[in-house]
Amino acid sequence: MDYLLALDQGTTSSRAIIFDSKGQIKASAQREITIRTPHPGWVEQDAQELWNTQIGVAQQAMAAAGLLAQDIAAIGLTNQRETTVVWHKKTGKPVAPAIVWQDRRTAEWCEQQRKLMDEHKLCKKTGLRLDPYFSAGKLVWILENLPEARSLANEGNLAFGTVDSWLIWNLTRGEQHVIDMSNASRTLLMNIQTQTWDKELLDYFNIPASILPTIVPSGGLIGYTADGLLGRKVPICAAIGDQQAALFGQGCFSAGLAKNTYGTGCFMLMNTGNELKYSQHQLLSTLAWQTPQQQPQYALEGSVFMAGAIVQWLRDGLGIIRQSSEVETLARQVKDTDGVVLVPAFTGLGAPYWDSEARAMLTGMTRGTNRCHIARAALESIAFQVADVLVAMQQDAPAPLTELRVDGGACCNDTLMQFQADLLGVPVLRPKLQETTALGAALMAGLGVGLFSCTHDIEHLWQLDRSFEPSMNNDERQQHLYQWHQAVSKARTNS
Ligand SMILES: Nc1ncnc2c1ncn2[C@@H]1O[C@H](COP(=O)(O)OP(=O)(O)O)[C@@H](O)[C@H]1O
Ligand SMILES: O=P(O)(O)OC[C@H](O)CO
Repeated sequence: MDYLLALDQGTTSSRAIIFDSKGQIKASAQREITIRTPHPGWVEQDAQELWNTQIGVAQQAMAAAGLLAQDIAAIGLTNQRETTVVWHKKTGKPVAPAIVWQDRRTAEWCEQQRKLMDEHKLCKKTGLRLDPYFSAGKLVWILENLPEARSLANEGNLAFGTVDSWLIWNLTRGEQHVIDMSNASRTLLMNIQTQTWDKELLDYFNIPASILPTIVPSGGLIGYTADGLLGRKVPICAAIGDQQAALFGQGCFSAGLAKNTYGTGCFMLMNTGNELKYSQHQLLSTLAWQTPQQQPQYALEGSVFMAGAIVQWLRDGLGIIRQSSEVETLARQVKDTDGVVLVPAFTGLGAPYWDSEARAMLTGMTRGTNRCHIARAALESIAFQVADVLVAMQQDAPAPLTELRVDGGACCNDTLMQFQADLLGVPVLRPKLQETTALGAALMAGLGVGLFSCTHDIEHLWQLDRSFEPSMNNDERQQHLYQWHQAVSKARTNS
């Protein structure tokens, strides 16, 4: 009865990981998710596939561990955020493709809204900004472009949710239509100070309140899995956005501690404790979590849209590698990029630029450029984006960041991690357990079900795998950053 099941629905894959009460992995299963880009700037997934793969891997992990539902103390759910799902309340079927957080179809709409509404007031209310990244625009797009969705909404038969809502609806067979606070804080519809839906914004965007899920704390009992899904009923005791879960899993429980996750995108979050802090440097304010033990905790966030996804593009788009790990083999064959810079604005640029119109660009190529230089430039582009975010974070932070804890699928790449430490000038600390997102959700569920009494019980679970120490001299660092910023300017003006 001492096991915790983490369900981690990411952009790249659905994963299920079973942890024991010491935070060690007992078993796991994973399935990659299909991504569709039917028009330039559009990014969609099939909501049904998100559910099918997620429940599939949960069952697979339990079978691999040789465990039954009664062995699982609780489920902790974590998910890609902002991705917008709408479904029919009666049939439980999605009525549109899931519009993924990377989708830019509402760029023009955001531009129009910027002229019509007070963006500063919107930022104060939500902690966010007018950008296609967030759920509100995606939901408005669905309601305005799919007549079936609007008429279902008018009849009271439409349900909206982020991926946590959709999975919980399915896990409880329609008993719970909820969203956790950390996910709700990414919709552009929740007032971050009161943690309630903002009526003024709902009216302004013409979103009927009847379609919205109930906002619940991230930790604590949310509901039970339906009979038969995993065997007998299992309590769901945590739901939290994946980046906030990683912050928790990295043990960043107090103000001033920060982590960076290298997944599909890259997300740096710094815990600001009870204080809702607004950035002066283009970062977002977000709700980190609320548990039965704690009042709402906040964080500052720098969101980068393309990180590991650039490596997927090398694999699936350019075809210069067959699997992700080969990017490092290629990059290591050259000592530098020989002047090649990739600006990965495939879906615009996120923090600190927030430029939906910027487009990706590969600059500085010569007749001698080969795939090794491109692979190296791809890895470096991840680190450059993170460096820009860290500068902003350092300016907003009450005290300088002296180290950065890292995790996510791409952090196993030593070449990337070393270049990152070199560029940042601070040590980059990689933990032994890199499934921090899933661990964060599992630990929060463990707190919810009483397996741990407070965060002190779990602090010691964080263990260092390797510290990457900065070794580049300042002149070289500045030269790299100069080249990068030159290329970013071109990508922005050429769009
Ligand atoms: N060795 C590697 N070097 C760089 N990137 C990698 C490597 N292995 C995996 N990745 C990238 O990591 C990403 C998956 O990370 P993950 O944390 O699972 O993402 P998500 O939570 O978004 O589903 C993919 O985009 C993949 O390209
Ligand atoms: O799928 P990931 O891990 O890159 O995370 C996606 C983020 O939650 C988007 O905000």
